Amino acid sequence: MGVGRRMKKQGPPPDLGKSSASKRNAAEFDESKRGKKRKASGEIKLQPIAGKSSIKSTNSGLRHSTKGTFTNGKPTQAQKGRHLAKEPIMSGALQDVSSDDDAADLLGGDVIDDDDNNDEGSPLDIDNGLAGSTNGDGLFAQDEFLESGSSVYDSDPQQEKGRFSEDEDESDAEEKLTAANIAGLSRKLDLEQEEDAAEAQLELEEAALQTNIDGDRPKVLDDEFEDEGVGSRLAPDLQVLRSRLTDTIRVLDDFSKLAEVGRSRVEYTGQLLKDICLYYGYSPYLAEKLFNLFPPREAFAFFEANESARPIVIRTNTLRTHRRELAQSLINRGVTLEPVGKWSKVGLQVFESQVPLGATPEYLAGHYILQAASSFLPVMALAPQEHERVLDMAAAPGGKTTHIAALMKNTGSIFANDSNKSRAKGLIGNIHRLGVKNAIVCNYDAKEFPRVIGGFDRVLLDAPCSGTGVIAKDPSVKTNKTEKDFMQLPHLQKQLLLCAIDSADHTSKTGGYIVYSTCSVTVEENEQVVQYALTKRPNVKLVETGLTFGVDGFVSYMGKQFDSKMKMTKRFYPHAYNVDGFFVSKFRKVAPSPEAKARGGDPDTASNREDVVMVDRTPITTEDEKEEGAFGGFDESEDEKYIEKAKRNRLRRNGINPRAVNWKKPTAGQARSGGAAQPNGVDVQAGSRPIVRAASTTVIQNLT
Ligand SMILES: C[S@@+](CC[C@H](N)C(=O)[O-])C[C@H]1O[C@@H](n2cnc3c(N)ncnc32)[C@H](O)[C@@H]1O
Repeated sequence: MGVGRRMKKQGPPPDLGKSSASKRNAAEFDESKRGKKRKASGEIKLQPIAGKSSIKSTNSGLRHSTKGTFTNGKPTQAQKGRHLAKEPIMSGALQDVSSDDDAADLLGGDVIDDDDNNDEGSPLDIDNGLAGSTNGDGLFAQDEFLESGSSVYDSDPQQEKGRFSEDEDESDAEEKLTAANIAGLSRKLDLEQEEDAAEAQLELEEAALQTNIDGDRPKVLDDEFEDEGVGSRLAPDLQVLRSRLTDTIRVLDDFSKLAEVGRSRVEYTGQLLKDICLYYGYSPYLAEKLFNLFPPREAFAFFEANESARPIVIRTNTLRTHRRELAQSLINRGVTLEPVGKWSKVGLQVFESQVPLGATPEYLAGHYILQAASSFLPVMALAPQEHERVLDMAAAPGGKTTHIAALMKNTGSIFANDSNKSRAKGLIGNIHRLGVKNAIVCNYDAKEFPRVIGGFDRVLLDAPCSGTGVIAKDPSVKTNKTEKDFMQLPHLQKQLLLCAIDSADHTSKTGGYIVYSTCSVTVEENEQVVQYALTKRPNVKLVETGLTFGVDGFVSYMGKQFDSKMKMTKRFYPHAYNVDGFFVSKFRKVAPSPEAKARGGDPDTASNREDVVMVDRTPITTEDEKEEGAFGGFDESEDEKYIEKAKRNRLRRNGINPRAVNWKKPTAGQARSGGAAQPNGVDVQAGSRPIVRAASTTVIQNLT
């Protein structure tokens, strides 16, 4: 299972009719070229000599894995046909099958994951930017990687073009598949074949296990069964348990026909939930919460998908290189990879690697970042434009910040904030490694925005969450999330989302957008948070995310009705797209935020948001306008307020929120001479922590 999911494409499932047709065409096309390719590529022939399939039990459930070994020899006709019918992948290596457990090796000991995580300081988010040894400017000469002479791409330029899109160099499309590529291709396809065989075998065994079927109606609620495992201290028989799981789902799928007489749906569902807890190792609370998101069969697929790792993906850093060049360099180092899917121009899915991906020269030079494919989505939805001002409210370790910077081509500015100081240091590491020059790193509780600074063209809130979308990565979520978490986290998320909205500039000529995302699939952390924001901030509306795949957000859920536009929000599931579970929503701010009702008795804001002050939306006047306003003589007391206003305007023009400034009380002399309060030195205060305003492009607050 692990190998299979790692091999599977990420993104929208292909249209079956179309894809099989196109595969056939590709096969026919390739068949005519095959002899030629062989000659050109040095005639490496590969054949699996043994295909092993095994079914093993683990604490968390059954998994099956496939393994294949290869030797030189002629492929059989059947193998040929199969190989040719599949898309090629790129490889520079022939090595043993990677399994889920190989991920750490692949990443190079330090498991690097710039992805989202729930808990601060979680060991899962430790892409702390090995600011390792680059060659001076951090870039390696491309020649260094191109000279090997092992060209790597399919000789079919059309196919190549389709797979490497706009950001690619056209001339490279001429390159041929190498012997190494054929080897990688062969291995991939054999693995898939073996996986299919193992799956078929598993199904057969499951069918054979269904001995408890009485006629057409499985006896899943047998008393004997009920006592087994759940109540008893004996280790459950996982095969029997799995068999009962599938039987119960069958019954729930076709209840009137398959349910035992006198048994209710509730009884079957209760049994199924118990079995899910036992088989996959979830707490009853979380199992039920996740189960309720789907019809029973789909829930089963979701729980199954959480048992296998998602593919390893790297994002090309287009500030430093192009995807094609990066692919070529890595292939030359023995990495087998292919583009992540048509939906991304920068992602590469890695199948296997002879080198640790977190320590290659290309990694250290910032040519790529290890990043889950689903983490691309919020940034794609945000769609930052060049020269804009962007706020990334919860930014560490910086996977999305650096992606934003790349899309903005290092222009404009990004305020990359995270409340966790040590994670913010990792963020700085990544910013440096990837050559980001337009980011300002800060270390505030994001609830302090927009008091710290506001008026952004776009705001990303990739919120801290429970991580129910990344259980495959962090199985501890199965048991360590409690009801309390699902009250506290949404509460925080709601507060942060209001602050995100208040930090956006509705008058922005290019933007005024806010993206809210989580790596969780629960409704409490997603649709309910969005609904709350829509209610509290009538000055925003939901807009399309622009993402080409994803399941629509819930418009109603367990008796709750949400805004009809909620379907514009998008959900991503591991079982549907082979990506981490994710939620992405996009708002457009259409009017100024209402005055803060901080002390107005709102139960969700009264105690916690009284420190949030709305952005001062007083129009920023020009110098000329100020001059005009100066006509008509001076009245000391009246002028003071204009002078103060002018000073506030000046601060705002410099990107500083005047409300966050510590004003010195004017001395009596200053007051008499029309002088007003002055900002307290160069520091801008937010709470008690200063922002250091440095001359360099990256400004670091309080992080040493
Ligand atoms: C999902 S992770 C962000 C991942 C990041 N966007 C990326 O792509 O690399 C959530 C982050 O929120 C931060 N966080 C939690 N509470 C916060 C708060 N009140 N203010 C700001 N950041 C917070 C955590 O430290 C964590 O780094």
